[in-house]
Amino acid sequence: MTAGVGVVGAGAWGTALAQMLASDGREVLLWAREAELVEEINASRTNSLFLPSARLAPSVRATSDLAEMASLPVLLMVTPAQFLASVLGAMGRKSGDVVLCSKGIEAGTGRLMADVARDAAPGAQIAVLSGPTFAHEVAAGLPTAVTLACEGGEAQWQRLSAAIARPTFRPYYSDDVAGAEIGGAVKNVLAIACGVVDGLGLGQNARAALISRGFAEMQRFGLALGARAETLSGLSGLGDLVLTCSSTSSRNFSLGKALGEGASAADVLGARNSVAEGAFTAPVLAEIARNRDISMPIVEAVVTLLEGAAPARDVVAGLLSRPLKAETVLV
Ligand SMILES: NC(=O)c1ccc[n+]([C@@H]2O[C@H](COP(=O)([O-])OP(=O)(O)OC[C@H]3O[C@@H](n4cnc5c(N)ncnc54)[C@H](O)[C@@H]3O)[C@@H](O)[C@H]2O)c1
Ligand SMILES: O=P(O)(O)OC[C@H](O)CO
Repeated sequence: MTAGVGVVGAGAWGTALAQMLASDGREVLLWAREAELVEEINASRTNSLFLPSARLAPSVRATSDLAEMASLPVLLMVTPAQFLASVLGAMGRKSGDVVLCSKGIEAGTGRLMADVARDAAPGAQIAVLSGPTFAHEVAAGLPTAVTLACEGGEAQWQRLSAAIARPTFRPYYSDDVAGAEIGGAVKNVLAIACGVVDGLGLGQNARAALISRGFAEMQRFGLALGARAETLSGLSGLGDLVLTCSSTSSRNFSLGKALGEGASAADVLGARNSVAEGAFTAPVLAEIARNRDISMPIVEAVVTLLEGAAPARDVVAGLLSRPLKAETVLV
């Protein structure tokens, strides 16, 4: 079999993307870290570890051999953000397209995924695929639209849109790589905050207020780091923020809900095999914002809750007692 597109990471999102790409019979190679998962996918067409609802097309083939992925012309990187550097570095990718599908900021370094990829695969051309995309819906073939931000501009877009678009999976072109990344990373943290509001039973008004004021934080942070406003208000920013802040299908939202109900982050995360990226992004995002003097009180509140430093009700009371101010994004 000769696949043109490879998907690296067989969690829920990598599996859903592989299924979507294979839905018209095109061959897709899917790298899984877990040997037993490679066997299961190839034998049973299922992924019981990370996406049990999906049944995979025959043209998806799984492999545990990273070297087999390295030479494919288009690679979708779908590891959790904290493992992008190690997996891409181990692959030894020298050229071709690398499409980043993880949403997060690297703890310890503060690097966005594109910076990680440029260091781990110099010579590759980077793109970011991000937007409102619950994996189980994409795997089921439900209509979905994403931002596909290409650092190689329109020439790369022509290549990648031909490889990635399908009748129910619709990418929109952008060349704002940083903007597409920042929306996806920040919304995960804000989704935790919205889950807390749900867990505390604070109502729909409070949730809408958090989405709006959280979006102001996303814009403040994004604009300071060079993102464009139109990207932040598009699919990869506001679109994904609304999705993730509205449903317990989101792992970040459901983590927040559990925190609001009194659970500890360590207990909730320890009982899962899936990733809630916001828990890793929140501290590093808050640190970058502090260092750059960018006000992000909701993000700071999430960090406090994840640390277990104060009860959820006290953290919310702290947010509500901040001085009254103008409804502006920039301060
Ligand atoms: N699930 C979704 O709906 C969805 C949608 C869009 C984007 N994303 C993003 O995709 C990325 C992957 O999330 P997911 O939902 O596919 O994962 P998941 O939570 O379903 O699965 C966890 C993944 O982590 C991998 N993993 C664990 N330890 C690892 C290690 N040491 N090195 C490398 N990989 C390791 C596992 O192999 C597995 O692929 C995240 O950044 C997430 O934000 C997810
Ligand atoms: O389940 P979450 O919170 O990781 O969100 C999944 C996707 O990022 C939604 O677009």
